[in-house]
Amino acid sequence: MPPMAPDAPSQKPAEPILHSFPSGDDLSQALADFVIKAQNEAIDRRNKFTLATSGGSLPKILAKFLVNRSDDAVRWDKWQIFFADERLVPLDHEDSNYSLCEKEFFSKTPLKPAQIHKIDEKLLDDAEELSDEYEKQLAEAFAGKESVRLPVFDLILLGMGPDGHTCSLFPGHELLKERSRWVAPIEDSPKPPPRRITLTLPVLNKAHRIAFCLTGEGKQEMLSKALDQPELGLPASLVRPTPPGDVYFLTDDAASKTVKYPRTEFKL
Ligand SMILES: O=C(O)[C@H](O)[C@@H](O)[C@H](O)[C@H](O)COP(=O)(O)O
Repeated sequence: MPPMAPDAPSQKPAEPILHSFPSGDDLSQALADFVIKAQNEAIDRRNKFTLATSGGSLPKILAKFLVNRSDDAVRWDKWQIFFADERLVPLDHEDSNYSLCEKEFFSKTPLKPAQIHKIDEKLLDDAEELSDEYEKQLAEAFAGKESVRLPVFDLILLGMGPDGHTCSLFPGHELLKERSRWVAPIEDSPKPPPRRITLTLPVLNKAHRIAFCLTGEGKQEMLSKALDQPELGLPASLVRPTPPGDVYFLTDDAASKTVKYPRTEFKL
């Protein structure tokens, strides 16, 4: 399956930009600088910063050099945080991405609860209803679905699983074809737990900026496939925003070792 066609057929999807770093700490430092740059561009655009984050190893990588800084580069009061995907479990459950992010990231910042857009726990038994409710939260934050064709996130931070999944979009899954819903349920996730919601490709590919963050040898094979063989149509290969949106892969050298795709020197 070729990468998802961009909104405007004439526009070629953005080619990924690969930055590889010697260590996980170097990646974390660069990610902090990358997020602050995206934040500042967003504040210049509309005086707020809308970010969607994933779970997994990302929150720890994200927090390391973003919290407890000696400068005031992070304008926390401008942040509105959503989840690129979330498991349909209570928010205090160990499988909850909110719970993970709260432990690794949010609890170390002055972010207020109202700035962190959580799923509605009262709807856990109804994945469809819960997806629609989360979509309503997006619509409110992005000035209403009737007037907005798609929410345009300032930054979406994604991980990539060993099978090439990202968010809760899995290889060969029907959800990869979803073109109208902004948020969709999945009840057969190959990665436990099975019940989740996820942002869909149209929303991902509308973002101003997307960054995949991945580390370790365990990602080597899949990262090579995602970047060197986009024709395989892995979910991570289908995240190709419509320009002027752009997509970055921030990795450590352990993960990018066998990738043929050209590296770009990290310069902000
Ligand atoms: O809810 C989830 O499971 C995550 O959002 C998921 O998409 C994650 O980003 C990948 O599985 C990579 O996870 P690691 O970064 O831990 O390898």
